[in-house]
Amino acid sequence: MDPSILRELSKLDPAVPFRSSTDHLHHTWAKTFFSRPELYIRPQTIPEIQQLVTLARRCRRRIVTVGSGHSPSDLTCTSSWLVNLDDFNRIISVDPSTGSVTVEAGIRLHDLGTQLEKHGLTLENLGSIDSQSIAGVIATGTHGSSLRHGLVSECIDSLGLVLANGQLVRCSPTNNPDLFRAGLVSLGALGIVVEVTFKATQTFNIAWRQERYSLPRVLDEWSTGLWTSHEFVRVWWMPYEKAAIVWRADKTDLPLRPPPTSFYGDALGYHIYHNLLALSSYVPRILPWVEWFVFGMQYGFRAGSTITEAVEPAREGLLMNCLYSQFVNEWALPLEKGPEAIGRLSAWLNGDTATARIPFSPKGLYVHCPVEVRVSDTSLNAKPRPFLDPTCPDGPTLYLNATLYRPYLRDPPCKERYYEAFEWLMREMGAKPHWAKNFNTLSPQELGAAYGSNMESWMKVRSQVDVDGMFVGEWHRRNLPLELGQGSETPDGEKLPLLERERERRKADISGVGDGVEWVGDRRWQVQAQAQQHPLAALDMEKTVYPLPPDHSPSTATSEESFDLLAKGEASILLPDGPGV
Ligand SMILES: Cc1cc2nc3c(=O)[nH]c(=O)nc-3n(C[C@H](O)[C@H](O)[C@H](O)COP(=O)(O)OP(=O)(O)OC[C@H]3O[C@@H](n4cnc5c(N)ncnc54)[C@H](O)[C@@H]3O)c2cc1C
Ligand SMILES: O=C1O[C@H](CO)C(O)=C1O
Repeated sequence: MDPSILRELSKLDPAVPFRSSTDHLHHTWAKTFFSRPELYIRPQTIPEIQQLVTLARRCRRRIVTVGSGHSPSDLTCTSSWLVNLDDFNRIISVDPSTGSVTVEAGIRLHDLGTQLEKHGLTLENLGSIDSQSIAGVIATGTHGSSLRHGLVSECIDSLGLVLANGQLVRCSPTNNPDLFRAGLVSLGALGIVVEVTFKATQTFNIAWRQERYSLPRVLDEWSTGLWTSHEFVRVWWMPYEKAAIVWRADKTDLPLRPPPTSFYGDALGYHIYHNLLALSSYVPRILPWVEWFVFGMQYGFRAGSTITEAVEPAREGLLMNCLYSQFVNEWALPLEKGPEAIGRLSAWLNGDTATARIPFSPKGLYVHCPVEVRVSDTSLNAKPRPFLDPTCPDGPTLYLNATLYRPYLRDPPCKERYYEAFEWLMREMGAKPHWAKNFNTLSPQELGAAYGSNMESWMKVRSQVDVDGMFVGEWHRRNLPLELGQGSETPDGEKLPLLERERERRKADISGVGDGVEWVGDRRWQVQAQAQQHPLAALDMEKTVYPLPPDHSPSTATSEESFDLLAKGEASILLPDGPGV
């Protein structure tokens, strides 16, 4: 470990462990991105989390908090400090009579589900998987598919965050409401979320049924019951077959009935499909045939030919088999625009450019299926919305998710053109990208404009709670209209001196990772350490002004008070260093 870190650590409370390692190789679930953090830190208590933030502040390091690494983009990549709360994952309290549950923020949804079940409780809505941490699910606006539910985070009642000044702040719709709205989709950029209180619901089973529809039938029924006939509905669209699998579920009292085995749910089908996808990277024109064969084997070759049904506990039945490493590019748009969006994309993929009106050539391009078609309705929720909620505030939302598998971790050749065209269409339709996924063509200014005053409010809270940019990196710089500044506040003239820039991304030199990319940050603290020899470096780490109520020492200030002062712009005293000094 860098001796300067050890030196600063020695000034902190020796009774508080600093659980870090130096040889961690981070990667996303899909093994699309890799990075080698300087330190990988797994705290177990709030004092440990506060101490590591204090240490990072003194050592001028950026912090990234990672959950289960299921966000497909480079959002969680860093060469600085990577904090993981897998060991900070207990249930703090459960009230079965009200369903109110408070947990440590590192808990994974799967463990949460198992533990809640003992109290007769469950989450009322889930996405396709339950491997994520609860903090990660909240941070990117994870959703399932139901017009009777909004984002999975809709059930959140309050959050506790450790901010860049080391303080624990709690927020809810009534306590620091702006911090709450910013924290509901935080993109990891506000601080470390340590505590989550949410409303669970009584455990329930679902009866689900899936069947093959023709695409014209899906579009015909779009506004007449497709999405409203059942509580949970999702559609997998097969573009070349011009067909879709419609999956629907409702709560039920029927006895449990496990799903039948499926073609690619079994080892043989799984490997056949994987190898066909691999072959298609060399011979892309087989993809329409692969779609016909694999989805025919899986779901039946004709509309209505095979209907699959099961009754399962919701926390299992709502999930699905996500198969292989993949790119996913998903956008949220008003539900009523679905038929036009799907119609035009379908036309483009099938070579009808006049109907598609998409200014990219589809010639020779073949893509994977499915395009996932899902819905939510966040307009039904009376609670404050996340500032960065991509869904429609005044009606139902459609999500279109263009999936591209990476057989044997190799990128498919169609990716660039498909996603360019898909994103072009999504932008033309006024859609907003899912924060966690692989979007590429929006500038920070465009994203800022799409969110308008909500982006401004989020940015305002962010800059108040993290003055130096301890929690932001290149992903945020690339996508958000951050106040970067051109001034002379720091030796290198930026307002966010801890923001981690990308130095390079290169083919990961790690065996067996296919086309995985290694993300390398700028390790700017090394540059800054040199700059400290320079007179301009006088404005070093102690320059940062953090708000504390005048009558409080840092250890006794309540977080709510300090955040309120900060929000009112009344607080401006130097923060003496954290605990143990
Ligand atoms: C196979 C698969 C299926 C998926 N299915 C769905 C789906 O159905 N619906 C959907 O909407 N999305 C889906 N996703 C996306 C996934 O739900 C999100 O990417 C989610 O954010 C992942 O959670 P995580 O714990 O892995 O967080 P990470 O990916 O590790 O982190 C995500 C963000 O959360 C921040 N973060 C994590 N923990 C904390 C913390 N304690 N404090 C502050 N910030 C924190 C990180 O800094 C980062 O900005 C899927 C992804 C995969 C790979
Ligand atoms: O990101 C996602 O991956 C799966 C699809 O395999 C899913 O539903 C997402 O959302």
